[in-house]
Amino acid sequence: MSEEKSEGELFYKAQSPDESALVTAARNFGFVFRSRTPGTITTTEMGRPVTYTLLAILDFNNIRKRMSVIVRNPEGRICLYCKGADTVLLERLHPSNQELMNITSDHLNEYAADGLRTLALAYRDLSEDEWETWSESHRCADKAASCREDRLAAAYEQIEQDMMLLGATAIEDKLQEGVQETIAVLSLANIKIWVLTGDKQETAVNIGYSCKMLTDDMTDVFIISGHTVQSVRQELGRAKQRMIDLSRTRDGEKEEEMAGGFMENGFKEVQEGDGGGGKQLQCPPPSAPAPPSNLMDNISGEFALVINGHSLAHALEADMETEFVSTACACKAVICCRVTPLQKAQVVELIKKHKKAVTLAIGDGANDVSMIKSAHIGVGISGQEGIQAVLASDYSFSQFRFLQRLLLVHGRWSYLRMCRFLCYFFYKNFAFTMVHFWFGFFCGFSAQTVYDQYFITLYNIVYTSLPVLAMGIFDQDVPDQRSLEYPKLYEPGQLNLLFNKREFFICIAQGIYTSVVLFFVPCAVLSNATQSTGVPLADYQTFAVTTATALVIVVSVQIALDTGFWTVINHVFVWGSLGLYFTIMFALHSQTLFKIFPNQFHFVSCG
Ligand SMILES: Nc1ncnc2c1ncn2[C@@H]1O[C@H](COP(=O)(O)OP(=O)(O)OP(=O)(O)O)[C@@H](O)[C@H]1O
Ligand SMILES: [Mg+2]
Repeated sequence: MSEEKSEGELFYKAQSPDESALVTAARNFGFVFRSRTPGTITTTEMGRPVTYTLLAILDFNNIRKRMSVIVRNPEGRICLYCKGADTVLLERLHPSNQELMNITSDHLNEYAADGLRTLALAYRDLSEDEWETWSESHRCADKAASCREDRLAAAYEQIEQDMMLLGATAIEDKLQEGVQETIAVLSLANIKIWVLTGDKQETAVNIGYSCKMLTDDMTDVFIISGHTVQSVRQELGRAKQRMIDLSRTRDGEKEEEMAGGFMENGFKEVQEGDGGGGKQLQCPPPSAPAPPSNLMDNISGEFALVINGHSLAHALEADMETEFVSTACACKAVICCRVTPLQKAQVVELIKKHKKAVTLAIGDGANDVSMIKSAHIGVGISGQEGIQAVLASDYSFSQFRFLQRLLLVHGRWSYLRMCRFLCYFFYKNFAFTMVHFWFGFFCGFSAQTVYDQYFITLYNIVYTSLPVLAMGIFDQDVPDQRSLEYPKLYEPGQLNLLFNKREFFICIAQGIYTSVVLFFVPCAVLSNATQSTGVPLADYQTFAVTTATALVIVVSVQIALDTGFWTVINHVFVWGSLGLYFTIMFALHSQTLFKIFPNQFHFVSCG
């Protein structure tokens, strides 16, 4: 879409950033896209206005990886123009393009190695008859009541053949600010990062290097690009074996250093490396059985795995997925390139199935929606690629680097708050309830309660609810700056240290212990207390009020001790709840209230 605010000032709004970059570049070369109606496209070509009749648009999707447009130019010639991923477009060229195709492929690889996003462009001249026939079959497919998508895809496939190569484009897809730093910090927090992209392998690897997921210091980078089940299995097996061998070498070298030169390990040196002068290790023959997966737990060294979409399709099959997960998880970095949106979601599902991990998917485009929905936590980046990702996400922001704060600060605090909230919640309710249980031994397990009815009603909703709520909302153990500086602080959450079975039983034990003290100490003291006349000093109500008051004071002091970060609201809630308890008790037990509402109080004598 173009918008001309004033003469010579055109603003393009495109479906994808690539398209707007291409249209803007064409404008700079004198081919200006001016306006569009449902049936026409108007351009100015080197100052000469030209209007094309738009005949059909063959939509883009992530499976086709290309899109085309069929237009009739002012001279009446019908032409199909197609742009898309090189892998799909080069397969559909006329055989006469072979030479140009080889040159273009070299250029494409060069561009991709520089980290540029590439597209190949082609055209096909259509005769009036060809167009008429195809347009009829397209109309039928479009109107089909069943399998419409498949029929349309077949129709598109039919016409996007024997095209003539026009050339290739390369567009710089700049990384956002702070991506490198964010990835480095998240890795230090022991968060495993996988890149799932639709880009071609070279571009993806280059981006991997520029965001420091891949580095030159890595022990090895494995590339899995087989086209058959067998070759993918072999490549994975080889990668796995090499990881084990190299780890043994490293461990052996370490032991050798420590043991003063003695070395015993299971690999065989076969020759001196030619490139860097390093030692090459003998790889097992391709058909060697894969090593047992428990060996993979002790991998030392930094490895990376790059897998292509077509190989991933085989790796995700039921009989290979375990091997793929174990190999990939032993690597420090995993890059899946040329993957479809469905594969992105499948990879997330695979990790959810095989690892006890919490998954987070972050993306900016419509092709990331399925993985954002599959992951436990979905994050959408709002940017140039539309709002589908944002709409599908749980959290959204405009910059990748904010992920650092989301996880290391807000995620961490949120986990801490939830755990403390839960622990305290169990504690205070056990302290409250178990007193009833102990009282049962003295009232013959009758229905009599220890506390008075008002106290039972108000304990959870008035006396003890607000302080724990304030802790659950505001608590912090370390300030945000420290969480960002020391990513290791994120680990307790991953290891489930703050709330687990052990912590749960500790809270409950503490609650039971509190209830024992709260019940038996007043019970022992008051049951022996008598006046000098020999009349017992305490009655049932004295005991009830003493225990209840002690309980409210103890749980309030406990939350004061548990609170790590005091705000004004915490103070108001903790001390206010305590104050409210005494105010209500005073009001309930004072003579004034009896005088105001004489008929509202009924007493049962327990004497
Ligand atoms: N509008 C388009 N027209 C034609 N081809 C396209 C278009 N958008 C993408 N492509 C081609 O299809 C491929 C796959 O696109 P897809 O949107 O799945 O992934 P991506 O944009 O390359 O990467 P990412 O997953 O990081 O967003 C692209 O690499 C590109 O070659
Ligand atoms: Mg995209």
